[in-house]
Amino acid sequence: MLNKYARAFFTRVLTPFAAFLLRRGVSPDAVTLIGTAGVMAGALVFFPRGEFFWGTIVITIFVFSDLVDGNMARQAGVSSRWGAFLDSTLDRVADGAIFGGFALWYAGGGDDNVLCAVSIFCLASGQVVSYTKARGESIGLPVAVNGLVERAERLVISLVAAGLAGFHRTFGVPGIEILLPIALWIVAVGSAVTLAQRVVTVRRESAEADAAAAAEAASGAGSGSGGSGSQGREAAS
Ligand SMILES: CCCCCCCC/C=C\CCCCCCCC(=O)OC[C@H](COP(=O)(O)O[C@@H]1[C@H](O)[C@H](OP(=O)(O)O)[C@@H](O)[C@H](O)[C@H]1O)OC(=O)CCCCCCC/C=C\CCCCCCCC
Ligand SMILES: Nc1ccn([C@@H]2O[C@H](COP(=O)(O)O)[C@@H](O)[C@H]2O)c(=O)n1
Ligand SMILES: [Mg+2]
Ligand SMILES: [Mg+2]
Repeated sequence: MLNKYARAFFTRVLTPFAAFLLRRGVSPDAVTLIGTAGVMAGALVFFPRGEFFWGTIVITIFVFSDLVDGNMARQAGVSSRWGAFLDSTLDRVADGAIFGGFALWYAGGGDDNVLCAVSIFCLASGQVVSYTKARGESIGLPVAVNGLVERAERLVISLVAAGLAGFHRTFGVPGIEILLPIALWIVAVGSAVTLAQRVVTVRRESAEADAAAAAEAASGAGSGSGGSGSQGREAAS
C-alpha cells in the first residue's frame, strides 16, 4: 500500500537530490551499496545494545537510498537488470541486519526469548515473502498480489516503533518502549498473512498457466504440430 501511495510523493521529494548526486558523478550502484552499508551499521552497531533511537536515526538516513538509487537510474536512463538485481539483493541484506539487530538485543541485554524468536520470525518471513514474488516471477507468473505487509510496511512499522521506543533510554520517556514488541508482533503476523496471500496467488496462477499450456498442447497435438504443453513445467524446473 505504501509502495503504491507513498512512492509518488517520495519520488517528487527526492528527485532534486538524485539529480544533484548524478551531477556530482555518483552512480546509482554506489548509492545502493553505501545505503546498505549505512543501514547495516545503524542496525548492527546500535540495536544489539538497545540504542534504538540512534540506530533508527542512522538507518532512516540511509534507508531512503533505496528510493534514490532507482530514481537516479531512471533520470540518467541507465536502469539495468544488474541494478535491479543489486537493489533487491541488498534489500534482503539490509532487512536481515535490521531484524537481526532486534534479535541480538533480545538475545542479550533485552533478555526476552519470545521477542528474540519473534524478531527471527520477522527476519525469516520477510525474506520468504520477497522470495515468493521473485521465484514466482522467475517461472513466468505475474504474481499479481502484493499482500498486506510489503517491505515498505515492514520497515515503517518496525522503524517508527523502534525510534519511539528509543525515547525511553535516550530521553527517559516512561512506558514507550512497549511499542517495539507490539510492532514486531504486528510485522510477524502481517508477514505470515502476506506469505499466505502470495502462496495462494502463485498456486492459482500456476494452475491456470499449466491448464492453458495443457490446452495449447492438446490443440497442437490435434493439428499435428507437436505442441508446447510442457513449457510451463520446464520453466518451473
Ligand atoms: C524525532 C525523532 C523521531 C525518531 C523516530 C524516527 C522514526 C523514523 C521512522 C521511520 C523511517 C522509516 C523509513 C522507511 C522508509 C522505507 C523506504 C524504503 O526503503 O522503501 C523501499 C520500498 C520498496 O522499494 P523496492 O522496489 O526497491 O523494493 C522491492 C520490494 O521491497 C519487494 O519487497 P516485498 O514486499 O516483496 O518483500 C521486494 O520483493 C523487491 O525485491 C524489492 O526490490 O519503497 C517503497 O515502498 C516506496 C514507499 C516508501 C514509503 C516510505 C514511507 C515513510 C513514511 C514515514 C516515515 C516517517 C515517519 C516519521 C515518524 C516519526 C515518529 C516520531
Ligand atoms: N543501482 C541501481 C538501483 C536501481 N536500479 C533500477 O531501479 C529499480 C528500482 O527502483 P527503486 O525506486 O525501487 O529503487 C530497479 O529495478 C532498477 O531498474 C538500477 O538500475 N540500479
Ligand atoms: Mg532502490
Ligand atoms: Mg530496493
